[in-house]
Amino acid sequence: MSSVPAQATPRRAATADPPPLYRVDDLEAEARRRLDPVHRDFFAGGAGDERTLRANETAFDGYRILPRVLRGGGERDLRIELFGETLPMPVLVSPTAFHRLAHPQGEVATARAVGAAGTVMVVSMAATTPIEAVAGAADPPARLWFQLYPQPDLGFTASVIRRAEAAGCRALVVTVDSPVFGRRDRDLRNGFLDLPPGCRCENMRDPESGRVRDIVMDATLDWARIEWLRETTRLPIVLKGILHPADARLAVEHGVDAVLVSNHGGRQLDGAPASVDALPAVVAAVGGRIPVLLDGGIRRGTDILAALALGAVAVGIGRPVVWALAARGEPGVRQLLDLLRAELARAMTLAGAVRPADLTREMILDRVPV
Ligand SMILES: Cc1cc2nc3c(=O)[nH]c(=O)nc-3n(C[C@H](O)[C@H](O)[C@H](O)COP(=O)(O)O)c2cc1C
Ligand SMILES: CC(C)CC(=O)C(=O)O
Repeated sequence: MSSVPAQATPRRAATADPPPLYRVDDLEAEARRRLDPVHRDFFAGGAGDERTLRANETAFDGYRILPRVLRGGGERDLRIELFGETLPMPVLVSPTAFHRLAHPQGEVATARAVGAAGTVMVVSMAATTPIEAVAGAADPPARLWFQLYPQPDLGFTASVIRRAEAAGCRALVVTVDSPVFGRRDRDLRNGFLDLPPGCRCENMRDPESGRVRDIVMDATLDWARIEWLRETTRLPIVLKGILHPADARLAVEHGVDAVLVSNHGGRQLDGAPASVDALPAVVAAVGGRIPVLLDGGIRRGTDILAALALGAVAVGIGRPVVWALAARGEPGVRQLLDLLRAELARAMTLAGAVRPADLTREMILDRVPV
């Protein structure tokens, strides 16, 4: 039970602790003040006119939560099961490139915060810290999944997968929405081309030459390659970037273990639907055969609640993690995950749900005029 005023935050004594965090969006404002404007634009930006980028967040305005009352239930239980493991909450860290542009400790800081929260960090293939160092960074260790852009060089792709497996990654997240790099006007205008000296995509280091390869976006990628991946690893495979229900069905047919409904945070095909708008049809197509995840525009506990009620098993967060990292380093990412957990628990309590499984489709009114 919580006693009123449940929201009061004690006045702060002078301390080294980071200032309290009231809302996820505050981190963005704080990060913007600290970041090099070119890097800020890289993190914030999307493709084309950024229609999809904007839609990811505003789409949540079109859904309303129809609460149930008098259901009791006491303490909320946010745990979910995914690939045979219990996660403490249905929130994952989606893969984002170049954490060392946000903070000197980069992916190490992120992994430590995720380890403390007990949830999953999906490490980007474009991480600026080698996967082995990310895996060794956190105590307790973070649950890591590895994000892969399948490379046309199959031998190299297999070697990256072996590294991820050896480092203890527990799933492979294969990004399928990037047959070519999205055209991002902000980066073009800023001439953002190269990482600063000493900052590299360490997971792209060639095991033979020691050279760091460029990431190739491969327009020849097709379902045969997914079959090849299925034969190449025993890790669960998550396809990231599914929006069309027909592709969700094909994913199931190809033995994929989960789909992640995503438009890459609006950075690939501008004009694609907001992730949450694409979710219900994907959930219907999958029909419970594999878990459906979602990322894009999650900024509030109520956004998580809506996505779960619409059928997602868990959600991913991208930019908020980068903002938290840039603004406050590891403590910032911890605060972000704590805040989202608390917001979700409160929203579930107000909506009459004890656990994620209690969130059902009838609790969402959609096509609300905004
Ligand atoms: C700066 C940035 C870098 C990203 N890097 C990757 C990446 O390396 N691989 C990938 O699959 N997705 C990448 N994404 C997409 C995210 O995984 C995720 O789909 C998206 O950020 C979710 O939307 P949100 O930022 O609104 O939470 C990136 C997104 C951003 C903003
Ligand atoms: C630099 C890219 C490889 C990372 C990415 O996927 C992105 O920026 O959206």
